[in-house]
Amino acid sequence: MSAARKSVLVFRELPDDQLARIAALHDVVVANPRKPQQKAAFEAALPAAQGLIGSSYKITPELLAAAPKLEVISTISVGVDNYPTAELRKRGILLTHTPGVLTETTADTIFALLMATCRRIVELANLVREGRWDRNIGEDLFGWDVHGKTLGILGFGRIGQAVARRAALGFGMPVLYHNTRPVDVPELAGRAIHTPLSEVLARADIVVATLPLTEATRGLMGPQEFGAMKPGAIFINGGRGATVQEPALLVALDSGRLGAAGLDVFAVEPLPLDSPLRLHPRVTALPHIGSATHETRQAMARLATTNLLQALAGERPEAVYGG
Ligand SMILES: NC(=O)C1=CN([C@@H]2O[C@H](COP(=O)(O)OP(=O)(O)OC[C@H]3O[C@@H](n4cnc5c(N)ncnc54)[C@H](OP(=O)(O)O)[C@@H]3O)[C@@H](O)[C@H]2O)C=CC1
Ligand SMILES: O=CC(=O)O
Repeated sequence: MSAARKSVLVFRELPDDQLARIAALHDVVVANPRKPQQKAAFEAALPAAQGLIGSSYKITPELLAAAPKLEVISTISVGVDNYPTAELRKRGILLTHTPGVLTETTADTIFALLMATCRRIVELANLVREGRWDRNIGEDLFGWDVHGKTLGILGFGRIGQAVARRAALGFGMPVLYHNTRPVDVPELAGRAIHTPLSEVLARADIVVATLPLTEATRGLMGPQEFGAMKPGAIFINGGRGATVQEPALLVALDSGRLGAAGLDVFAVEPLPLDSPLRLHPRVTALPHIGSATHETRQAMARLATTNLLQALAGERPEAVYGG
């Protein structure tokens, strides 16, 4: 006997092959609430929904109250800051996510951003593109070396460690990391040292944040922390925007305390047009593209779909958040 079909609400576009896997077993509504013309369909589908799959939308306790049959939310992301985890636990709703499959790609992006920021790649490529390359560039447009510099990493999980491997093994960079606990990474033995935050900030030439957004990390980088960084240091954020107090980052840039910043994530996304970070001459800003390659987004969609189908079948999903 085939299992009963359930109701699935897809709240962000899924590749066709993954949508087909779900539709073969369950009844599917696709409605992206971030698109104003689809919001009503999203809300109308909530009361029947037993599974939700998507990303980049804040799921609130009020929204959960409108979805009393919900069994699982499968987010197509590793970060879970858009979800009320305590309320989900209270309601017995599983939350699954996509760790691992995006780690190396996100580390590639973060390292590319680090290189681009230190070597002023975007600014200087624009100089050529705009026909302003009319002489050999001088000291005013020189960048900063990357190889051999001391790298500080805030949040030494999957992505932080992948950044550290690139830095320590590829660029000869000593790594100091701030994390809840020391982590044993055999290939980085002696090259990545668990270090108190204040010391990481005081000693690192380049600081990379790969932190999740939690109550403990919200606003972690504020005036004191930026003020404690080495004069001229570089700050890169590839974790979540709200772990940084953006006004404090701007003060640090404008006062010359920081040399430059490279940011893939922002407190508000998409970055508002009037954000001073958008046009700041010493900020390299990306539109949250850590995992945005064809291969990795496909792998994330596949894992998120597998997680959803396993949960709806009463099986233990491959990647349960917190489990
Ligand atoms: N820019 C982008 O496109 C992307 C951004 N991300 C972001 O990167 C984050 C990290 O992903 P990933 O590496 O896979 O996650 P992990 O859970 O593997 O790593 C997070 C690390 O941060 C540590 N940590 C948590 N809270 C604190 C704290 N208060 N102080 C110090 N360390 C802390 C964790 O320690 P412990 O394990 O002990 O809690 C863990 O080691 C995601 O949560 C997401 O927000 C992810 C993918 C792409
Ligand atoms: O920001 C991306 C994620 O997967 O989390």
